[in-house]
Amino acid sequence: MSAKSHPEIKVGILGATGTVGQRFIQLLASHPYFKIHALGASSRSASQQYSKVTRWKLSTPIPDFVQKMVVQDCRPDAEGFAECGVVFSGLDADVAGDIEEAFRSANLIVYSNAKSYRRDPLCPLIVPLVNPSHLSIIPRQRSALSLSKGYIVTNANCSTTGLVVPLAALEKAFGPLETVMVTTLQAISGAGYPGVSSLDILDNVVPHIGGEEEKIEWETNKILGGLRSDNKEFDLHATDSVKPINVSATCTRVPVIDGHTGVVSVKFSCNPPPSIEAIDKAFREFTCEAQELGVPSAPAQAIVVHDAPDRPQPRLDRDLHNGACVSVGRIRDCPVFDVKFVCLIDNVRLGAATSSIMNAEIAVEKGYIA
Ligand SMILES: NC(=O)C1=CN([C@@H]2O[C@H](COP(=O)(O)OP(=O)(O)OC[C@H]3O[C@@H](n4cnc5c(N)ncnc54)[C@H](OP(=O)(O)O)[C@@H]3O)[C@@H](O)[C@H]2O)C=CC1
Ligand SMILES: N[C@@H](CC(=O)OP(=O)(O)O)C(=O)O
Repeated sequence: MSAKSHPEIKVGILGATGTVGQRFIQLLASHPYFKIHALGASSRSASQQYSKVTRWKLSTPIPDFVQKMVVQDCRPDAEGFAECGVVFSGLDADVAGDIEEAFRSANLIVYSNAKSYRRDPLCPLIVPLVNPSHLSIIPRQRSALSLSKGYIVTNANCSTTGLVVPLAALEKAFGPLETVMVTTLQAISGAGYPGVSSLDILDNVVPHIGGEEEKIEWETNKILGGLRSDNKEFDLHATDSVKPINVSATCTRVPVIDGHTGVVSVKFSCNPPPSIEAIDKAFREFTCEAQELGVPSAPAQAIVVHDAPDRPQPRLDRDLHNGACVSVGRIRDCPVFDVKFVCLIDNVRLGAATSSIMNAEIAVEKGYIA
């Protein structure tokens, strides 16, 4: 069956009024088979019309049919959620853990952006252009929790996502990486709404984002690692023959609205390392399972390599492939490690909502969402 001929699947959105929630609505409003059915947010918004309580920040209007939808409390028994084949979560991380668990316990399927379950040994942490094979732990999660249907899948931190796509291309072509150093320049929208005060960010760079560096350093190895052969445990990029990648991150906030940039240096395990020409080719030729499956949100190109010496740039390149790809440029020799380059991701699309949606599309293809 082609992706477009799937029967309609009703979906819910938790945190529907927020930065990520608005992207979910924009992207799902025209989806070929996911149909927006229920919206949830805090008690501040619940029981009111979506358009009245949302400070909509996207340049396309709120879809007509969403404007008058009534926002629900984020409870699995609130109107509409029980009929949903999948519930997407863009919930504030402070509340996501308990709410998503309540939905899973009610046998609902949750695809989350929040950090709460990324390190859970039963939950896959999936970047759809990299490791959708990790979905195969879902039966183990269900059986461990005695659930017939419900489970939680998470996607990664937005900067981690922009980093691991090019790293996956390098590992696919040249084998395990040894060391990665990344400095990020992260957009304001990454902090949600209203986010960082204008007096803090205008004319400025803030060299600290709480908890961000640890997330990049830890999540990279879960994503680039595998599942052990019994599908019951992640190997966190550590097997008899492969060591975890040493990852060091420095994260900064910059006055950009959307688009996280990463300045990356990599050391390979193989010696001698590949040439810059071979690395450039590996990025350009990288393809992934989401593309092979032909899911609707997969970009035609997972990595766009820029030849101009002053690209990628957030304002010019974040919209490529509808924000579903990673841009890479400035690929060159590194006098300390082996290669350095710059990457760019749309933090609210591939860094958040697009990843959740693409993960769910892949799960539909694999039979984990009916
Ligand atoms: N922004 C980004 O680039 C990325 C964000 N994420 C993650 O996605 C999640 C959402 O982030 P973002 O959209 O930026 O955050 P926002 O602050 O913009 O939105 C938060 C949402 O959570 C809802 N909410 C807050 N408190 C409660 C509560 N007590 N009960 C129910 N709902 C509540 C809000 O509803 P209300 O409007 O009613 O207050 C709102 O819909 C976070 O976990 C974040 O870490 C992940 C990757 C990237
Ligand atoms: N912390 C990220 C966004 C985010 O919410 O990340 P996470 O989902 O890992 O908490 C940023 O500020 O750009």
